[in-house]
Amino acid sequence: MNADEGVAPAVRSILDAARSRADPDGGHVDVDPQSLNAALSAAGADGRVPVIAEVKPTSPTTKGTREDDPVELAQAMVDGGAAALSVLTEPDHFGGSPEYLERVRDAVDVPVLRKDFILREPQLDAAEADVVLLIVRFVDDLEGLLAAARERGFQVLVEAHTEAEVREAVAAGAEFVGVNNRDLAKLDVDLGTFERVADATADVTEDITLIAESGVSTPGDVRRMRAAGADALLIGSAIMNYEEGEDPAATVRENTERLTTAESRDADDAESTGGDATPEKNL
Ligand SMILES: O=C(O)c1ccccc1NCC(=O)[C@H](O)[C@H](O)COP(=O)(O)O
Repeated sequence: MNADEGVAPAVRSILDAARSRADPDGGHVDVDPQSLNAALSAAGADGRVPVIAEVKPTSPTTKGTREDDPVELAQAMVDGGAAALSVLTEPDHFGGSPEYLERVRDAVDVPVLRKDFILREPQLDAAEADVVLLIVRFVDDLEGLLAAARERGFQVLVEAHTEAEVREAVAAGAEFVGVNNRDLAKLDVDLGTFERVADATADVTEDITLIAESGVSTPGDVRRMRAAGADALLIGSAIMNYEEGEDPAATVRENTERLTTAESRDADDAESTGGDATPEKNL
């Protein structure tokens, strides 16, 4: 499918920007990554929900831009129990930068995911990270780009939106697959997407680390995604959610804590929108 077909104008604009952005000219990066699976397992063993917390200054669905120091926010996320971090490096629609990511990675002791819209091999070299994201819908040669990323030392989170894309990711050799609850046509989030796609692809994801992405904002949502088979969750907006006048780092730490402890809370939590039964994890 043509990557631009049927996507929201904001997504088309993100893709146009990625196509026209100059490639980095510093040669191939050579990464010595921290294991994402080990970090997610350690969180689980410690009684925390394995959460990848996202430093997300803005987005097409967010009002305004957070100007706060990404390193302080990232440290607050780790203090709140995040197993790993995700840092947006897309500059034009998400307010990110490769420099932010490298500063964050130097400052924390958990794996850091580079969240961007990587379309071609040279774009892998914009920053060192423990994990990079590849989005099935937007990549022409998934197998080739996966291999190029691994040659540089990266672990790769392959993002899917549909059952067919999860199957494509697994066939290409993905070890980490994210199912994004955000629909690319309308940019709405629907947690039912992860539930449906995880259920329909259970035959091929047994050995995969399956990550629920987007739209998780309450402890009930966390339990719902875990009950549907999520080994880990990628959460941005709900963690970056603070008001003017609040201490950003303190609020980010509290938000992270609330979500990473969701499974140890009373299952009758009024916010719960689903059950609290967590199936066996494959981590
Ligand atoms: O977040 C957006 O507005 C967005 C719009 C268009 C394409 C992608 C977008 N988000 C990327 C992501 O996948 C999320 O940042 C990530 O999963 C966290 O989601 P959330 O917890 O809902 O902030």
